[in-house]
Amino acid sequence: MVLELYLDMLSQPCRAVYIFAKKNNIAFMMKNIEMLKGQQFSEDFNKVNILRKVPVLKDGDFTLEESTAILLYLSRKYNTPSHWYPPDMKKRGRVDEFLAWQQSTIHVSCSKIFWLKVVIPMFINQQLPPEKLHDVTEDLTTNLQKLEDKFLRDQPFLIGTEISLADLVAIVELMQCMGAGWETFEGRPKLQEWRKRVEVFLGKELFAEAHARILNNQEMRNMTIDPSLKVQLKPFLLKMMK
Ligand SMILES: N[C@@H](CCC(=O)N[C@@H](CS)C(=O)NCC(=O)O)C(=O)O
Repeated sequence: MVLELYLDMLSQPCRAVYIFAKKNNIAFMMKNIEMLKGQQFSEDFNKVNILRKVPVLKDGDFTLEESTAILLYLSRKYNTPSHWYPPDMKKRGRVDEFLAWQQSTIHVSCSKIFWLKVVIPMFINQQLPPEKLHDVTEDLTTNLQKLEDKFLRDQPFLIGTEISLADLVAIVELMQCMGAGWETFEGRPKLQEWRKRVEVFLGKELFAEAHARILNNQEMRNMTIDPSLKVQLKPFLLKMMK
């Protein structure tokens, strides 16, 4: 039975899973879940994942959520090249450290900036308090600095000389901020060089394909949002704006 991946390419964890599967020639059936159409709330998707989040992997009767768990599952099941998740205990420890760290730092900052600058204006016709955006961009700047100082340092990749899951998970996050019009790499030459190395390794074509929707989001911004979805999400979005 072919592996199924439930993904929305607007989501950074989904892109990490997509790129990893493609780069490693893992055969899968793509199940598109369009969050902006509210498809994560559908009855069908609820049967797959009661958490109503993407990405989700379905391997026969086994269902797995959380992108980092999915990436690790795929790396083990398909015995992907060891640089992704090195067997050396200390290097592996570093990858684990990064995967844990990013969830509460860059993932949060990059998601917030995208929601505030792109998604919320599509749903709510209300001015964003400038101090809110200021706080989020301040956190983002702090987290980018930590990413450089603690993980990248003067190395080619986040945990050393070879690319790992840490780099993949990081790059899709930073591209999310670019999708929100935030010049993530400006004034950060080290990070800029790292981005080029990661992009070249992953393959420029695959990288561009995976990021096409997030970077060329004019079509998305012009989308008509279902009025009932607007009503459903309004309380959550107003809370995010506070
Ligand atoms: N920690 C999870 C994050 C999953 C997540 O928050 N997914 C978002 C997209 S990035 C989602 O499905 N949102 C739909 C919603 O909240 O309604 C992972 O790494 O997979």
